[in-house]
Amino acid sequence: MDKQQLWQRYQDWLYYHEGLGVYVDVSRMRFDHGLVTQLTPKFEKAFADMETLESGAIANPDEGRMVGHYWLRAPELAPNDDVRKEITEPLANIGEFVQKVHAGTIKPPTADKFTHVLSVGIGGSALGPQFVAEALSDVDPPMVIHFIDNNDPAGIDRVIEQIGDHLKNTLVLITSKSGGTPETRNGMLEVKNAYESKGLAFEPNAVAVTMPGSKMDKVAVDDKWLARFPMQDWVGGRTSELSAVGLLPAALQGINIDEMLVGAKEMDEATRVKDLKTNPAALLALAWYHSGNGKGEKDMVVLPYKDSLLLFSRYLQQLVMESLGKEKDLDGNTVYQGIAVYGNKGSTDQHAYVQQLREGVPNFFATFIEVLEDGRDTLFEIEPGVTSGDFLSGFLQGTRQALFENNRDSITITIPQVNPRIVGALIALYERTVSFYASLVNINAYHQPGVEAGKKMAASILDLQTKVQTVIKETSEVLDMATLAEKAGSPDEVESVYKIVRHLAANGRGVSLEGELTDLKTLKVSAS
Ligand SMILES: O=P(O)(O)OC[C@H]1O[C@](O)(CO)[C@@H](O)[C@@H]1O
Repeated sequence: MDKQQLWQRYQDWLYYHEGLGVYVDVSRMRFDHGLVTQLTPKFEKAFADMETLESGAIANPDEGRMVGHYWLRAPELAPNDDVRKEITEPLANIGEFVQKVHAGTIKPPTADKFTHVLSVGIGGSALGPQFVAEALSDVDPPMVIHFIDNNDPAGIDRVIEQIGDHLKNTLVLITSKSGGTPETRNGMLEVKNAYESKGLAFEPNAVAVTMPGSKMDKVAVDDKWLARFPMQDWVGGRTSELSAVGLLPAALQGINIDEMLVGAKEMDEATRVKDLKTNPAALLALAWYHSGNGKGEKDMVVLPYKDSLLLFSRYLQQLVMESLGKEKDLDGNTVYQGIAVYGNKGSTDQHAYVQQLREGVPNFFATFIEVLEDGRDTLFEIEPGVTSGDFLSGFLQGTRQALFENNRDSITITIPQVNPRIVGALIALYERTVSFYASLVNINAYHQPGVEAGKKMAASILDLQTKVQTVIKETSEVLDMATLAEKAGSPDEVESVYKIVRHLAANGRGVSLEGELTDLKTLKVSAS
């Protein structure tokens, strides 16, 4: 295609949302009309599936759940009054709670005001809040947010140290939809311990965001935490940013959550249009399908040319990969579906891996996120007539063209600025694209059976650790690894036992390991 043909294709396929000022350009994805014709019946089904889902069907059959994240920004569409109340009540409560926290009416026991937020959660209970904080929080927000999203002791200590003397005026949000995720429970206990070791009470500073009746909820009730906000059963973790999970921390940071909801609602309306060419999420789903032959054969590289959107790719990584990465389709066939997602930001990544994108293995398509307004009030010209923003814009255009010339496809999403309404719209756009794509390839996007396997195995390793520790404590003998595994009741798990012992020994946990570290059969374990 020559430049004129490309310009024509650009005009033919460009989607523009007038209200939001958002453009979606799929013209540099090399699909043809044959594919559009082939997919038309699948899109008709996807549009129908969407309608069924939004009307309250059990769209997540394995878990027997409705899928209702679209109702969060349009409660009037909820299937009944009970569900509607599950949205409107917490929303009103968040508004009231945040207003009182900011005013100091709700305050910690030993300080005048809450000035910091510490959010403890993982996966969908962390990635959305982290993305939104990075994208939308002011330099000087009413409350400064910190995150603990892992069980790394050094990482936890670092966050606690960063908070320092502010711990007493820190509002701790413990966020877990299920209320049973070990990392979050452990994070909560770590934070509680940090409070207690400074002579502070944890409970008056603690807020639970979880499903009513969950383990976490019960702890919050029994221990009289400061507040509890419900998470709805019919909202999945990775689509929970516009529930209390994301709205509460955002509002505490002074981010306009009403605008986030408005933007998402506007985008939802646009993605309900039952016409491929005028539905931005359908266009993206078409582009994804084309790129990977409907089998995820190509990875999605997300390149926002705006620092504040740095965490968008990480947020999308869970949304896309946990939703689409499935072994079985809805009919039980083995399909190994998924689309791998990675990226950071442009132009920074041009000096990291874009070399491979341009010339290396062609196993990806790029998604550029372009922000039209530079976001600066004053004009500074780096060179006569040229600003940093012009350079950034040029770098984006240049990379898009350089990739295309070498047969590397890309999508470009252009937004006017990074503000709450647009961030809400971006979230909604990708949520719907995932829904459409899942429908095109006939998978359940709303469960995550694969994650359970790892969780179960981790639990059995910790169980084995307890047995190993007991054996070591109770024996006066020096044991080799095989004997230790046998005595712990798991003769086949010598490798796991070795790794447990190595970790305990490295941390001075009452275990001594002697012998040749390069010859594992010489290793001897004893109590120390
Ligand atoms: O909010 P929860 O229940 O703690 O779950 C956290 C995350 O863990 C997962 O269930 C995967 O293990 C995600 O889907 C979820 O976002």
